[in-house]
Amino acid sequence: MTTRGRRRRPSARPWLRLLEVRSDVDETLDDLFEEAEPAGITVPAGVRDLNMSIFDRVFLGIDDVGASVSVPLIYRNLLIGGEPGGGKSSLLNVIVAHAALSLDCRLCLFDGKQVELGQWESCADVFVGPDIRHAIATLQRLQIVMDNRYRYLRWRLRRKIRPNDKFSPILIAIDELAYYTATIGDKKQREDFSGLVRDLVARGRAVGIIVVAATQRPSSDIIPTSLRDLFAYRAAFRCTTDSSSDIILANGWANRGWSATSIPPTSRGTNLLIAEGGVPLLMRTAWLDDDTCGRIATYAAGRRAEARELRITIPDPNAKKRRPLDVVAA
Ligand SMILES: Nc1ncnc2c1ncn2[C@@H]1O[C@H](COP(=O)(O)OP(=O)(O)OP(=O)(O)O)[C@@H](O)[C@H]1O
Repeated sequence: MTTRGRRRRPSARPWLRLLEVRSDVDETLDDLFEEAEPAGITVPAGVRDLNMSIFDRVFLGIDDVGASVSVPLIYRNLLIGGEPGGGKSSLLNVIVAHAALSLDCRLCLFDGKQVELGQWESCADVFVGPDIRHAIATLQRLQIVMDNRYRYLRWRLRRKIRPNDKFSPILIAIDELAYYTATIGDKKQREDFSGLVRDLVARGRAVGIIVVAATQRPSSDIIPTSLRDLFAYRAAFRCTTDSSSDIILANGWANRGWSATSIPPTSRGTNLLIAEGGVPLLMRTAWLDDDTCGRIATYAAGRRAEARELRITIPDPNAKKRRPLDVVAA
């Protein structure tokens, strides 16, 4: 699975080519991942095996020639924007599913609506709903975790986290950034939230803190350029104006023919993704329906509980040498 980062001129109706759907589903997982109904064409989520890792490439969907699109998420952040109903949460869910099945990754979920990511609550260390104080307190704890991890790396003369490290990567998924940065709470709380997110996005990568944030309000007050540019990956779902599209992708892409306004309203799940290649890639995200999400979440939560039990019951011979550096518990 590779991301096609090659330069491609947008054709008149490239999304039509998404009709060629390719499945990357492992046969043994047919009962976990199945094709689902909604907007006509769906792409099943792909899973390589049961022992996934957050250090693996994350399968996101297919591109306009039907080739699978996957990206490494570790050491990166992803910004997702677009009008309501475009499919932002579906992309977020595909990513959270991969992270939930990766026992080497911890989850912190922020969801003002509570139902977009709610099914993953049992897999998460923290689930934050419509509560700005809980949201800020969680981000403050993550900031402490981040600082402790840097102190540890400095102590070990290292620059970044690696697979099977002393501490696990943490995926922070935020569904509707604007809800916390512009809607609930007072001005100070909203500013605190924005400042903390900015810091985690700016400094968290090397210590395995991955921020994936979605917003249906791609405007410069919600996503100032200085914040947008911290996100290495950006996905623009259908937007109503070229400037909204540019706010997500970066200034100038609309003039060069890459505007998310050209995605038809009916083509849900389709987006322009800027990832490794650095140029927009037209793609359709994989789709996980509610039942499938629920079953994956139950399965992942069970595996996580087993792993926790193993960690608790098997005495660690190196336990004394360890420094209790970070804990992110609910
Ligand atoms: N990848 C996809 N394949 C097929 N249909 C999809 C896909 N993604 C989304 N849809 C359809 O679009 C609907 C809305 O998707 P979703 O909730 O992800 O949008 P959203 O952008 O997050 O909306 P909001 O901003 O209101 O939360 C889904 O219920 C589904 O019917």
